[in-house]
Amino acid sequence: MDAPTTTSADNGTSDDSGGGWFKPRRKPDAGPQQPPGADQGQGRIPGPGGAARPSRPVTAIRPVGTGASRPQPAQPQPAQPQPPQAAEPQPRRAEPPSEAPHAAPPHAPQPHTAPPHTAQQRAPEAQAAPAAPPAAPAAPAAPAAPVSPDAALIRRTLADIGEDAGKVTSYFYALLFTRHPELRGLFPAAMDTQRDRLLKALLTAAEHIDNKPVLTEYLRNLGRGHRKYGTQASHYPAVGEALLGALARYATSTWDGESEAAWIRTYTAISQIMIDAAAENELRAPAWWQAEVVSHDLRTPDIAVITLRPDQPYPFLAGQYTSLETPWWPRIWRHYSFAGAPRPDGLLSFHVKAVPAGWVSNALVHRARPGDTVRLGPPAGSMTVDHTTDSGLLCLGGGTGIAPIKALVEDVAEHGERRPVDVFYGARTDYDLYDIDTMLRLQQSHSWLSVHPIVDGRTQFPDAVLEHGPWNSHDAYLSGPPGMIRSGVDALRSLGIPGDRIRHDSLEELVAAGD
Ligand SMILES: NC(=O)C1=CN([C@@H]2O[C@H](COP(=O)(O)OP(=O)(O)OC[C@H]3O[C@@H](n4cnc5c(N)ncnc54)[C@H](O)[C@@H]3O)[C@@H](O)[C@H]2O)C=CC1
Repeated sequence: MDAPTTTSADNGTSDDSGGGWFKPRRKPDAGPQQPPGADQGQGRIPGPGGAARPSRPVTAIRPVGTGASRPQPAQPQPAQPQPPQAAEPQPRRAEPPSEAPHAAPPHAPQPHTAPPHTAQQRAPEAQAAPAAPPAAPAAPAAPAAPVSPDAALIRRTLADIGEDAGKVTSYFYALLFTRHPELRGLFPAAMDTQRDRLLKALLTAAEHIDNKPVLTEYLRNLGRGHRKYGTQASHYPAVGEALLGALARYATSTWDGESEAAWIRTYTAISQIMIDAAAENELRAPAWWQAEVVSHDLRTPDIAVITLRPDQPYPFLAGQYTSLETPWWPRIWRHYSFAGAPRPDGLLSFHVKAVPAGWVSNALVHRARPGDTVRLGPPAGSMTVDHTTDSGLLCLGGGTGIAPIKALVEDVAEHGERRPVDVFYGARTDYDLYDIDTMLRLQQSHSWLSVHPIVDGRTQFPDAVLEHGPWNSHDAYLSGPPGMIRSGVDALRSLGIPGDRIRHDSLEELVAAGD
């Protein structure tokens, strides 16, 4: 989820009976038409018997949204200015899993379906990144794994909500903003695209609560990434209240005390991981970086290579990406990959393509000029080079997806390694190979590098890789449109390259980036 959420922890006052911050209501909510308003139940801090053992003080929360006599909640008001209606289709690729009003985390997964991350090809999160890049959730739990009682109850609730997911989302935000109007400012002015990201991420995390290793890393990344929105630990109880209120109102067939207790325990555990990760990260990295545009190179009418100078050191790894907010669309963040390995002068480059109705991308391509200032979130992503092996690298970059591939090449060059690197650079026309000169210069400088420009035509990218090879001893990296990644993965798997040697950014991110 990319929207600001909240936080939690035990203040030491709780008893053993509860499961989290919430004290279960006496009975389930009534009908879905009841508006939120007055509190129900008393907020409590989790006791020693709770699922989570919060390590920091937390504000007590109270489940809301279940009282039949409450006034109708005010719907979140889209603030001004109103951005274009269409969502941003193609920022960097991802963000998130993304990029529409990006209040949802880059990796906002789809609830009720797949686990937080479908791209099983991701490598473990890079350990060396000082700023703790948000990792994409990796492989899901084994299908045959036993389901815990809480997970079973969570899934029962989700199944009960079923088709009402949209209503749950609306009601969740109505509750949140009605009861906590001070949180509205943390979200983008226009909530149309963004509004379900926070809830989706929460529901998906809850659904996969049994998959602890993957979920923990996912949530830690979310917690760190939420710092740039201004999320505080004290916000989490408010989100928890709204979550329970919305679930109780729409899971009418199954909601009971057991369900509520399970959700309280689960949300407590989820939020505690996020809070702790944010607190740890706060000790060593800023919540965001200011960065000045120092050059703006319009390579085609809609593609710009933009170079930024961050106001303080920005540690990252080649192959990672960041989130970026412009001054023209506050609180709307988009993901872009670093288009080069870290450089001694600390400058950061990005390739941005302006897409129709893309708020951030159009601002960056057509409005940004040297001297303008943007904000950057922390680095994220694990599509990084494994320098512990000398395997060859097979890299597929489609369109502006060539940006992180160029970074990977520079990374290999800087390590002085002589491992073979093959880059397939796909584009729709010759004209769209906007960075081919750079790639060919790199090829001239490095004998181990082969660059294969592939223009759509006789051979379709990424199938062109099948005409070369063999690749079965290579590590593969893919970057580009989601459809290209999917077909590229299929092609590489058909060649016998195992999934754990195929790396790409989360498809959820890529899809969200196209919102
Ligand atoms: N700017 C950045 O830093 C990054 C951008 N991206 C993503 O890369 C994409 C780049 O978009 P464009 O430059 O407009 O690329 P594009 O749409 O022009 O496509 C680039 C290449 O991929 C192929 N391709 C596109 N869709 C395909 C599909 N469904 N199946 C097989 N091949 C397909 C095309 O034929 C072409 O050869 C965006 O989705 C962007 O979000 C990814 C990583 C970094």
